[in-house]
Amino acid sequence: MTTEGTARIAVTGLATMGSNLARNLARHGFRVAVHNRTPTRTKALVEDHGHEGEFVAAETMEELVASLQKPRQIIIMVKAGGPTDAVIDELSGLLEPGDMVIDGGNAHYADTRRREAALKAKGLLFVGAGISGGEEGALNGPSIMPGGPAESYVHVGPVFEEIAAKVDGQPCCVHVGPDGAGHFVKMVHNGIEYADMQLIAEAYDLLSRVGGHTPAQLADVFKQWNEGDLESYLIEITAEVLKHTDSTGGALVDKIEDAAEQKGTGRWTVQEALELGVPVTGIAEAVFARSLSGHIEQRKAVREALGAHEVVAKPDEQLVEDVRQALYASKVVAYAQGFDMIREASKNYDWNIDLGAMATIWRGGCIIRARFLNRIREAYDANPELASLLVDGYFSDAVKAAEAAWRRVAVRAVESGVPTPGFVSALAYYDALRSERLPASLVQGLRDFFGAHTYRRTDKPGSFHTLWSGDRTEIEA
Ligand SMILES: NC(=O)C1=CN([C@@H]2O[C@H](COP(=O)(O)OP(=O)(O)OC[C@H]3O[C@@H](n4cnc5c(N)ncnc54)[C@H](OP(=O)(O)O)[C@@H]3O)[C@@H](O)[C@H]2O)C=CC1
Ligand SMILES: O=C(CO)[C@H](O)[C@H](O)COP(=O)(O)O
Repeated sequence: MTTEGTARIAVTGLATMGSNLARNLARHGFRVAVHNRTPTRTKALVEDHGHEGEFVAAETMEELVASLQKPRQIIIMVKAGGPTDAVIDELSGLLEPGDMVIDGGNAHYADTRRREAALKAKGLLFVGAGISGGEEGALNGPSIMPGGPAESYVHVGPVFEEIAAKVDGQPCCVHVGPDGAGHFVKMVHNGIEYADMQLIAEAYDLLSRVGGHTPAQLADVFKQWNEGDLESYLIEITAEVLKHTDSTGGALVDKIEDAAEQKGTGRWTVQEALELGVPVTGIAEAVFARSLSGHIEQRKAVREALGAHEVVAKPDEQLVEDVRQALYASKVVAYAQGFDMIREASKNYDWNIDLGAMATIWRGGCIIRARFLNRIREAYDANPELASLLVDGYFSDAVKAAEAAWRRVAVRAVESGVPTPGFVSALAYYDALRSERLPASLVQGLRDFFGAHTYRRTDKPGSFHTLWSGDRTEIEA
């Protein structure tokens, strides 16, 4: 029997994400065509999992395209950047007007905008869809953030909503907005993921080096934290990683090289935040903390020249509770910054992104899924124009309640010589936003002194310049 024109949807790129997404589609009753540049992956998928649903294996892109019902829908799950462009180029020569290409990889949203414009000129629909949840999410229900033209969602939305994670019966998938909106939101999701992981790592570091707790003891602490406000996937898996022992019987975390890698989405988030002028200090500290950790030789050189700070551990129950509160407050700041960034980009590109809906689709399936996303959703649903998440009643009460503990943690970390850039910068952000006056006044004065850049005054309108190298009188600029 011919399989031509029978598959509902296709996936090309069958590594971790693509193969699991294809299985998820098949398990939900969609006849799915599958293809990979190296055909052994395609064969392995069908051999190992063919019984889970209906797969059509394609050896070539031509076969893949021919196997699909029209209008065709093809999901690309390959490495971001050049490989994605190569696959799009190959596909676009084979497709017909009205067909749809969906990039489910971690593409840069600017690439997505460019690709959509190019495919639109050929009469093809292009959807940049952020997909989060890693291997397990792709298989059992990810969080899906599709952008692209609204009409594309009419065709692919029902499929995505079917395979996405569900929370309270709602799918963790919504049309985010046009063109690159979906990939932008996924990028910020990953930026928040970086910040969240950095804060968790700082909590672990403080409690082990200052608090004197073993990884096994900390696994219990994180497990307990996961039963309260901090409940989230990342806290849950922190407990798993901390309790894990390797074949020597020791804690695995003690043996893992302390140099964090990164594929780029966190760095992109910070680069874009700089362009948009949104201070995402938590994400930036997390990206820089990863790069600092990777400078193994430089760290060694400085350690040898200056000596490592001697940290004296002292078990302390108060510290455990203080760190929990500091972690929660810093996490609120990181999410507030991430949502500010989405709001700003939405304005900038006219995307009309619903912030409450973003919190809703992050409640399940994705890496940053967390209990408090319900609160974020409520906050933005009640007031989509919130100046900051920090002004919402629930979150302002929460950070105020944590403030004393947060300061004690910052002091303890600084005194002990344990670096906590995430905690400290989140606290500085909180303090800066609440300050009546900031020292930016002096910065403006200095700029005017050396560059005649002018300043505004608090007591009268207009721009002014002081004749610093003359008689130091003030003139209106
Ligand atoms: N891994 C994860 O947890 C997550 C990944 N993502 C994103 O999803 C996408 C897929 O991720 P993942 O499954 O980890 O796979 P990888 O990012 O490791 O990419 C491997 C896949 O890309 C294909 N590929 C590489 N270069 C080319 C090329 N020039 N032409 C055609 N195919 C090519 C490979 O084919 P071949 O087998 O022939 O080498 C293979 O199928 C990426 O964009 C990633 O950033 C998103 C969320 C989570
Ligand atoms: O998109 C993801 C989860 O949402 C990926 O896991 C992401 O690639 C992880 O990023 P990095 O390797 O930079 O830590």
